[in-house]
Amino acid sequence: MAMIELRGLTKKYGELFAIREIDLSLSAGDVFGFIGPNGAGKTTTMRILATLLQPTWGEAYVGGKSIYTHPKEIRRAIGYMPDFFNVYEDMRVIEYLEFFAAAYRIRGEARRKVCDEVLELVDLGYKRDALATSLSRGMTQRLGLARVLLHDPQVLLLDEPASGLDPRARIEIRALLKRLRDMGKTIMVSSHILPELADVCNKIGIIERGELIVNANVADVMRQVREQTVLRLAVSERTAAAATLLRGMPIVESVEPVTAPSQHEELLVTLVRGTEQGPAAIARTLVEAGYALAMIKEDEINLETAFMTLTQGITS
Ligand SMILES: Nc1ncnc2c1ncn2[C@@H]1O[C@H](COP(=O)(O)OP(=O)(O)OP(=O)(O)O)[C@@H](O)[C@H]1O
Repeated sequence: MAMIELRGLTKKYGELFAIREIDLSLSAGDVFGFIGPNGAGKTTTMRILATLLQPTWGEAYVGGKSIYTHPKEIRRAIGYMPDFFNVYEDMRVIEYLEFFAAAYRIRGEARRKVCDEVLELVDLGYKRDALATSLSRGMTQRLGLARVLLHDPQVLLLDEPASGLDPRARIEIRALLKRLRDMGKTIMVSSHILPELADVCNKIGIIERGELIVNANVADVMRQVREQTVLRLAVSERTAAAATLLRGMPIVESVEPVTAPSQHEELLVTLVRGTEQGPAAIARTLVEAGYALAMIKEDEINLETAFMTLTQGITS
């Protein structure tokens, strides 16, 4: 049975499609990375699943239960962490958790026990008596995660848990996601950057302007691209024209512009399978056409490269 199932899920605001005809099926234990730029529709999808927002049309099920007919059961089965939440002033970390545990009707000794357990799980045991408002952003995110774990939900909806965090805090969140994955939870986690989720997820969906344009198993994607040669190159100017030139070569399957960390635009050039002497032919073509080749190398195929080559111009 699917733990999360969406069929034709659509939400309109006036004429704007916040999400459009989304189909998705996640099984128990799946970790689904929901990738898309700001405003793509990630929050809308999660809020519908969390039964906080009604779709315009379409179906959504959690654990086989429909959001239309069983919202209460769904709320018990999920832990939803929104992209922004506040902690109350003058409340200690442990009091904050006890407050929410009480809201879930967890009482007495069981409440104390579960609060301590989730605090340990997110590595915040040592902040038990600190004021919640005194925590760093990374710690606050972990406290938010602790809060949605109190009632031991099987499904977690986590809206950009790593956004605004420094690199170290991002790594901690990733480690925590892995721990939750190993506990067998079904997780939908959003981000606007793919590499952030690449090694945690077994499924990836890319959403743009409300449409799920990629929905794939990470293992399948890696298998498909492993046999391909992908070159990363840079010319000192006229990158767009160079891309057009390369696209016209029979040995070239696709050319994708990417912005490098140095802010220079680079090109990812995927060669037709079985091409020999490919890099040399590419370099020669560019140089003969008068381009100054600043860099050319074989790209190591990581998940980001894999998706870039597979989506070939669908993503903007
Ligand atoms: N209450 C609303 N009224 C009108 N438009 C809305 C409303 N809520 C969301 N939208 C629009 O729906 C689209 C999808 O928004 P959504 O918040 O789901 O995106 P997102 O992918 O979660 O983005 P972010 O990464 O910024 O959180 C956006 O164009 C947004 O402006």
